[in-house]
Amino acid sequence: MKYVIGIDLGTSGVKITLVNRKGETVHERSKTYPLIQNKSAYSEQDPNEWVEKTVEGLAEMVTLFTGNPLDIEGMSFSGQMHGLVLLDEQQQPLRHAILWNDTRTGEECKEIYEKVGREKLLELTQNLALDGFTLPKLLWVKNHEPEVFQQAKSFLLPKDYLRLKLTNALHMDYSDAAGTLLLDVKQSCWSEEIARLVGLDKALFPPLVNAHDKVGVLTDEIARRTGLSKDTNVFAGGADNACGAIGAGVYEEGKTLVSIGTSGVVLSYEESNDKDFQGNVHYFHHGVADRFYTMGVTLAAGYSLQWFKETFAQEKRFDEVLAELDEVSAGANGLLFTPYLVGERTPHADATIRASFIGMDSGHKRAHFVRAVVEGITFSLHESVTLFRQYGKAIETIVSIGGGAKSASWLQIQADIFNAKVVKLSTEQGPAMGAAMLAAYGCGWFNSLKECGDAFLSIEQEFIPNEANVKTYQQLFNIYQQVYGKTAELNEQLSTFRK
Ligand SMILES: Nc1ncnc2c1ncn2[C@@H]1O[C@H](COP(=O)(O)OP(=O)(O)O)[C@@H](O)[C@H]1O
Ligand SMILES: O=C(CO)[C@@H](O)[C@H](O)COP(=O)(O)O
Repeated sequence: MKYVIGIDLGTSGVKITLVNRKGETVHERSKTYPLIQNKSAYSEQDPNEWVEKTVEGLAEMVTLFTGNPLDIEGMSFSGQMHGLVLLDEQQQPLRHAILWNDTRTGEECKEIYEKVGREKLLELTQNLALDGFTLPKLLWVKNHEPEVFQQAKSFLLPKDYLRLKLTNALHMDYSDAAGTLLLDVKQSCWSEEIARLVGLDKALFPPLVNAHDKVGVLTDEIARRTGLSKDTNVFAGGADNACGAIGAGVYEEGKTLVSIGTSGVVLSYEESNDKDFQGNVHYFHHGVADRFYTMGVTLAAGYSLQWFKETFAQEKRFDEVLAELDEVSAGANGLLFTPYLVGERTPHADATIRASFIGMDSGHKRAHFVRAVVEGITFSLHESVTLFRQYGKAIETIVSIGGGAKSASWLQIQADIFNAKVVKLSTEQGPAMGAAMLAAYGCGWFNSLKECGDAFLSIEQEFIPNEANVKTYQQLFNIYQQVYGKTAELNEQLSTFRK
C-alpha cells in the first residue's frame, strides 16, 4: 500500500494526516503553538516553532506507522493565509511572523489606497486593502522597522516557510499568493504595477507555482530527524481555505463550505476570476489550477470559543464545554454575543470593533454563555451566507469543516441558523485532507483532484434545519445585525484605553 501526508499549518496548531491510497486516514498527529500578542491588535508566531512542531509530529507519526516509510510517496501542505515571514540572505526569519488576525496596519491600508487607488487595486487584485493581508504587513515593517526591512531578501507565507525548511526550495503557490494583495489575480502573476506604486522591490517576491506542483524532496537532515525517506516527493500545497475547499469537495459551481477553525469562513466555488463582487467578499485562486473561490471571513470564530474556554473554563476540554450547549434552548434565554474579539472582516471590515455580550441577566449560567458564544459565531458566519444569497447564490447545502465541525450540537445550530442542510464528512480535517489530496494527485494516483475527491471523500452525517429553531434564529439574527452599528462608535471611544 502507498501513502501520502497532508500537513495543515493552522493558527492553533499543526495537524498532520497520513492517508492511504483508498483515502483512509491511517494516523493523525497534532501539535499546538501559542499566539504571541504583546499589544492589542498584535498577533504573531515564531516561524521556527512551526518547523519544530511539524518535525516532532512527523517523527511521532513515522514511529506509529507499521509500514515501510519508503511507501510514503508524497507530502503537501495547507497553511494559515496572509502571515508575513520576512527572510534574510541566509533564508532565516528576520522577526516573528505577523499573522492574518493581526490588525495593526490601518495606516498602511490607507497608504495603499492613496498610492494605488481603490479602483485600481480592485481591478488588479479583485480584493480590498484589509489589515489581515500581507502587503499592509510588508509596508508596516518598512515604515516601523526600517533596519529590519533593509535586511529582507524575500518574503514567504507560513506554509511556504515550513516547506522551505523541509526542502531548501523557496516558492509560493497561487492560492496563497492571492491573499498577499500583490498578485494580479486576472493575469496570475506578481503585479509589477502595485509593487512600483507602493515602492517594493520585486526581488522580494518568491517564484510562483501551482498547488499540485512538485517542488523538491526532503533534506537529508529532515529525513534523518523524521524517519521519512529523503526521496519523499514534496508538492507545493495551498492556502488553508483553498485546501479546505479541495478536502470538502468544493470544486464545482454551486458548492459552499463553512470552516470553523481559529477564523471562520464561508467559501463558494467560482469557475472564473472576472465576476464583480466590489471587494465585499475575498476573491482568491483555488487549489485547483485556474479556478477560483469567493469567501467571507469571521476573524474570531473558533478563537472566540477558545478565548471563552481559556478565560472561564480553563480546566475543561472543548467537548466538555460544548456539552453545555444542549442544556439551553435556541437563543440562550435572551443572551447575544458578537464575536468581534480582534475586530471583524466580513461584512464589517473594521479593526476597531470589539465583542459584546448583550442582554446579560442574573438568571444566566455558564451554559447560556457557551450557547450565546456558539450562536454569535454562527450568526457572524450567517452574515456571509446572507451576502452570498444576496448575490444570487442558492445555498441549500453546506459542507462544514474545521475544529468546530467536531461538535454535533454546533453542526445542528449551523443548520438552524443558515437554514440549510449541513453536511459533516468522515474527517473534519478538510485542509489537511486537501493537502494530502494535492500530494495524491501530484504523485499521479488520479487524473484530477475531482477524481481523487470522488475516491477519498465520504459523508458521515447530515443535519437538517429544525423549523422552530429556524424561526427563532431569524428573529435573533435581525437583532444581532443591529449590534455592530450600535456598538461601533462606543468601541471607537474605548479603543484609546486598549494596551
Ligand atoms: N471538540 C470540539 N468541538 C467543537 N469545536 C472544537 C472542538 N475542539 C476544538 N474546537 C474548535 O476548533 C478550533 C480549532 O480548529 P482548527 O480547525 O484546528 O483551527 P486552526 O486550523 O485555526 O488551527 C478551536 O479554536 C475551537 O474553537
Ligand atoms: O485569514 C484567513 C482567510 O483570509 C484565515 O482563514 C486564515 O487562513 C487562518 O485560518 P485558520 O487557522 O482559522 O484555519
